[in-house]
Amino acid sequence: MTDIPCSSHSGHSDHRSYSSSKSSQFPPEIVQPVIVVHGGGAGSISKERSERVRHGVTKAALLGYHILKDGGSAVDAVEGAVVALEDDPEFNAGHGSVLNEDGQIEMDASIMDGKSLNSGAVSSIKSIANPIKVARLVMEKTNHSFLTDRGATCFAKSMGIPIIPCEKLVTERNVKRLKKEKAEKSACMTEADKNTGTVGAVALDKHGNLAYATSTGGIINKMVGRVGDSPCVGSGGYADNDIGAVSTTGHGESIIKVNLARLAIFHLQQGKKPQEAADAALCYMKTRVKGLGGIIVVDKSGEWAARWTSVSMPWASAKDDKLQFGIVPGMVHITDIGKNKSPNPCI
Ligand SMILES: COC(=O)C[C@H](N)C(=O)O
Repeated sequence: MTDIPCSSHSGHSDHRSYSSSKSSQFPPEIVQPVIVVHGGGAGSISKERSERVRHGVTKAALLGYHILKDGGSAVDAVEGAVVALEDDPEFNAGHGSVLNEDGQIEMDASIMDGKSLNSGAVSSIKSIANPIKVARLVMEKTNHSFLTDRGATCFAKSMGIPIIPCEKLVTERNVKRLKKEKAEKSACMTEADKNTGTVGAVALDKHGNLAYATSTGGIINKMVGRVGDSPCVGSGGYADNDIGAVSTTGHGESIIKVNLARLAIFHLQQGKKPQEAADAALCYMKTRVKGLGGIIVVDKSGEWAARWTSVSMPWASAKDDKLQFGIVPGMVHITDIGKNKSPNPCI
């Protein structure tokens, strides 16, 4: 691997207590669960929309956190959080996915279990409300790790996943956005404005297991059949109990070039803290291929970070009964989760 030009940390791990060499076969008895979610690297988000986005990411983080607190696995938690975000039309995944050049929705998703390194992915899938559920089924019920298009849909159907009319996932906002994008021929929309709202989650469960899930409608006005980074393990995410878990967002073609998630994991493995690892990976993508994006990461000790080079990236985390969220640099809101088990943040 080449040197990272912007890296400011030498990467030695001896001073960090969580860098012990315990393998995944000997996870700690009980660890404090952690979940971090993102709602996609994006351009500027209006005040009115930020309220809805805040609600969406905090609700998803709380939902995932309660799964973990109740003894659910990291895979259960990231799937649950991503399903909530796919169901929320504010985000570019599931209901609310952006439209391709033909005005159709084609979605990509992937999930990974850090204990076994098993993963599952789907690409160019249509007529399914929750692609992440199909990705998990690919991981757990097939001998494969990636199904696409018609095969993925047939498999989903065979697993009892409802097939719905494609139009059900299309929102008026996305019809307007495609029209605008086509009319202006990209003149007014920056890359960051076009790539918005992909969703993802990373989690550490009570037994020290890590997982990630990422789901997206891709980029507006994309070619029919275009597959981005989100379903590609190593680009859209990665999870390894011995190191950490990462979910990414941003310009897919750039993310694929640098294998952004695996690059962040590499830095963690070399002893960097989550924030340093995320920054080093994002910095490399920015300087090497001029790509912008965002990363959420949790390491095996439960230390986490949410970092981005796009203008904004809605994120939320839950750990030690504290809920945190932010959208733009410097903005961090912290509240107590308390004893109320309802996944409604009401903050
Ligand atoms: C924020 O937008 C995205 O993350 C888009 C996604 N990475 C893709 O290229 O498909």
